[in-house]
Amino acid sequence: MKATVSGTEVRTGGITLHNLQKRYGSAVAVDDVSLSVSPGEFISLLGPSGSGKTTTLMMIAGFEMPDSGQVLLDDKDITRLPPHRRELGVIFQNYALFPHMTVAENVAYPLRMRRMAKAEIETRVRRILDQVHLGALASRYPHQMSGGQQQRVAIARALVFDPPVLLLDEPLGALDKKLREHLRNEIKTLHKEVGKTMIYVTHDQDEALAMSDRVAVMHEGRIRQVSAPKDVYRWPADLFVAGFVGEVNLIPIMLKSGTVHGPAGEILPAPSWQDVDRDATLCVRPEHLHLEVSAGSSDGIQGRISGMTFVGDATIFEFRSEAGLQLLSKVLNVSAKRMPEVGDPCVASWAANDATILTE
Ligand SMILES: Nc1ncnc2c1ncn2[C@@H]1O[C@H](COP(=O)(O)OP(=O)(O)OP(=O)(O)O)[C@@H](O)[C@H]1O
Repeated sequence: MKATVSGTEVRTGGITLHNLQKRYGSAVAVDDVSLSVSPGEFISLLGPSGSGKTTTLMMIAGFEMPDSGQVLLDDKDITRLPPHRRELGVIFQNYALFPHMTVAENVAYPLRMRRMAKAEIETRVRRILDQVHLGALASRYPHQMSGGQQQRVAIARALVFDPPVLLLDEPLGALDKKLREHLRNEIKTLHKEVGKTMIYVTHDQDEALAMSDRVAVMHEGRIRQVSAPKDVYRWPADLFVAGFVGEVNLIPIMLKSGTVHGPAGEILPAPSWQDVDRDATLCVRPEHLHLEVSAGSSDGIQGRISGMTFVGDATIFEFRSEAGLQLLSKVLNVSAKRMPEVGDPCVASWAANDATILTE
């Protein structure tokens, strides 16, 4: 999408990737990646180390050239443009601030490179530093600031020239857990305020689920699923996504004439199934798996509690079926509830609608 105001082109920040491919020698780093990011959307590229997230982001930024495929900004093909002509803001994990420049000078740098007038630079720098709550620290040097503050300077520097798109590569990776959580909320708020398209690389599923409009899950150079966070969690497209995003119980099943049978042939609660008979996997999240002590008759898997771990707000029960299948059940620690104990015989069950059948 592209709008025109008084004859000037205004980029609105849609990014489209068409069949991007990148090899290093014989290894394929990014394998046929296509993705459409709407103007103003916050999308995360989520995946384990080596899945191709950074390489994809660097091809959008222009620091890597694809072997084939295209990158479009709105409807303009930018695949072969050098980074500085793409006008995209980029933020790296290590901040990459200039150590000999003050905060204000760091933030002013992209504007000086664009030869903007001094008064305009000062106004813009002041405005953006206020926006990231660093107005009072403008004359400090990077080494006089905390990691979180330095990261905010990097964000201010990337935003100051008003790019339509911000590319963020593990920007919180070097920070401790508390600060990460704080800054991820700040980035989310900032996203709402500035309305920029943001493409955010992370291997941290909590971060991706908490911040994004949509999450693109990557594995071995490919995008396996692109969906809203709650849909990635609730409706994983395949076993990789089910296992990577959140904890999951994977139960080997047999689909037989409309019913679902567990490893010992027992009938299991599951969504209705129309397709041919076959082996498959049933996915049930630990918070959906209930353990009922001595409930002899209900549909489910017979077994015993084999362990339990207190994790603060919840208790994780380990269950072992008679056939040797290990499952996890997560129960919130509500004081009035009677909890089962290790060794108790019980039936593991779940609501049919809380289970997902994967045939891959
Ligand atoms: N410059 C390079 N030369 C050779 N191989 C590379 C290069 N850059 C990346 N790779 C390889 O390409 C694959 C994808 O790497 P990439 O950095 O994109 O993954 P990632 O998902 O961002 O991982 P991480 O979370 O560890 O940064 C990996 O197997 C990596 O070793």
